[in-house]
Amino acid sequence: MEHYDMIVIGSGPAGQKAAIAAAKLGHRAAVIERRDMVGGVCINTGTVPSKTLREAVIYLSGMNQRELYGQSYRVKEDITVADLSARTQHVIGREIDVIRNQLARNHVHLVVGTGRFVDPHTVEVVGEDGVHRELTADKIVIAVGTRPARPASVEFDGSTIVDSDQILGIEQVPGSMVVVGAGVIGIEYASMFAALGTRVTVVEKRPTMLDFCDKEVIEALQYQLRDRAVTFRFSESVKEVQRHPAGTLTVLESGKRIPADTVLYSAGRQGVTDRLNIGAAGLTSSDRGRVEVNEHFQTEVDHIYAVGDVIGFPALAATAMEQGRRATYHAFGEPVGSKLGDLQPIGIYTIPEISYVGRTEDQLTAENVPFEVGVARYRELARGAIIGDSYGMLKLLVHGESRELLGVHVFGTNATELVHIGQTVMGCGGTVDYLVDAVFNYPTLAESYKVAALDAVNKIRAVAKVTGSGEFRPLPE
Ligand SMILES: Cc1cc2nc3c(=O)[nH]c(=O)nc-3n(C[C@H](O)[C@H](O)[C@H](O)COP(=O)(O)OP(=O)(O)OC[C@H]3O[C@@H](n4cnc5c(N)ncnc54)[C@H](O)[C@@H]3O)c2cc1C
Ligand SMILES: NC(=O)c1ccc[n+]([C@@H]2O[C@H](COP(=O)([O-])OP(=O)(O)OC[C@H]3O[C@@H](n4cnc5c(N)ncnc54)[C@H](O)[C@@H]3O)[C@@H](O)[C@H]2O)c1
Repeated sequence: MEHYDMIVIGSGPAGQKAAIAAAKLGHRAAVIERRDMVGGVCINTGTVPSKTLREAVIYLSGMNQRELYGQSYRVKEDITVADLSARTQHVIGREIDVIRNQLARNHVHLVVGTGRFVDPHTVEVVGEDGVHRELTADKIVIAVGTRPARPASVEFDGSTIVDSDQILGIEQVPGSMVVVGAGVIGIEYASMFAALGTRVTVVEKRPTMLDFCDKEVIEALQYQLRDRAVTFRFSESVKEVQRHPAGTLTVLESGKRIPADTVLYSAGRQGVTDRLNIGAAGLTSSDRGRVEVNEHFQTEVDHIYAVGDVIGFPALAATAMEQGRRATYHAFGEPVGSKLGDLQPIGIYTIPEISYVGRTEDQLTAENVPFEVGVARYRELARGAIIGDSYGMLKLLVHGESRELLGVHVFGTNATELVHIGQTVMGCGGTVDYLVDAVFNYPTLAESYKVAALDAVNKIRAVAKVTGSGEFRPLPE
């Protein structure tokens, strides 16, 4: 029996950071993971392969250059799956190597196999060779992540009817595709295939999509996708997905039948707690396989923590990493600083991409917070014209009285990078005046912050001018 200060089950972003944090605090840590999954869903089937594919789609389709060189511009005419996946295995391999090296140099033991609880302090690991070994620990972190939900009414075959793990292995770029579920995964893939010229139909049971984002941004995304021949079927539920010799048929509850070469079923994910035997640890999981935790990521059994996708929203890699670090610090009594608050950015890698931090207009309105909106359009920035992005925009939500930044919403080129400027200002308690007074490099997209800040301040000033309040500062002549 081997004893550790901490055992982590799962080597995705959450598990890695939990284990390395333990090692950095001087504790003996082990990570349990299956041989072919080092790095988790993030590296092997989720974030990294999908974002590598996206880069290939953007480059080979030439779509980002079309405003500059014409709508017929392509880098390659017949794009094959081999072209698209050429870089993927290389990037995955490189990332796995980095993770293995980081664990090794921090003396974190990587124990290969599948873990299951024997009792609250003991985890049995079953290797691929069938060999069992038992590990014990003072602290245990559950970081087992999720897998695609696969209902029995869908005839998955791995080639024409696929989940988001299998989509990476399809043999050709389909002429038509149904995407079931307009969640982040569904819409990211819908936008990639639409960019390749696939006729995509998205079926979503809710009346809208990505409704946690800014409404105007989602409308802009829908406009762009419709322009690329994406059809949306909102408020429609999929009853079954059938496989026929001539293709697939998606049958909706409303009676509609949609034929397509390929179906991507991306209607949610299930926590991987079913084979963990968590009952032996004194724990339970929800019907979606999720484990409940408190603000310190502690389960109802004090020395067992759960982090990452297995605890649910927001289910993002960056958040998972931070949850892992914080869980370990709490477990070993190390101070962690302020609570993991509202300033976690959301990045959605659709084409074009979306990112935001803070609150939305709808949330602020519901909370009766007075705010002004400052907008900058990329088409009015020199950098926007240079790169040929005429649709991009950045929107700042600013408190009408205190002038604090309450939210930053970005749509278009580099949105997922740009958002961090606003996040930093917000995190440091800055106001819109910092952005008004700052000088940004020119020509850049970052300049959009200054343009949007001036727009917001002008609107605040207009209100002050009417009300005659002390906030009124006349514009310079
Ligand atoms: C298609 C797709 C695209 C995505 N894109 C993005 C993105 O662009 N940005 C972003 O931030 N997030 C993205 N995500 C989400 C991101 O991948 C997850 O938030 C992140 O991987 C969660 O990390 P985790 O550590 O909780 O779990 P995971 O990465 O799921 O890792 C869990 C690991 O635990 C292992 N495990 C499970 N059970 C056991 C057991 N009993 N014993 C041993 N090991 C076990 C699994 O093998 C797995 O390797 C995407 C997800 C998908 C599916
Ligand atoms: N860029 C990123 O950060 C990124 C990218 C991909 C995934 N992720 C994460 O992965 C997680 C899982 O994503 P997801 O998109 O699979 O899940 P999801 O649960 O967010 O979306 C599933 C969607 O499918 C719909 N749906 C369910 N059953 C349906 C049916 N029968 N017919 C039609 N529609 C149906 C749901 O209403 C929902 O909108 C998310 O929480 C997300 O945060 C993040």
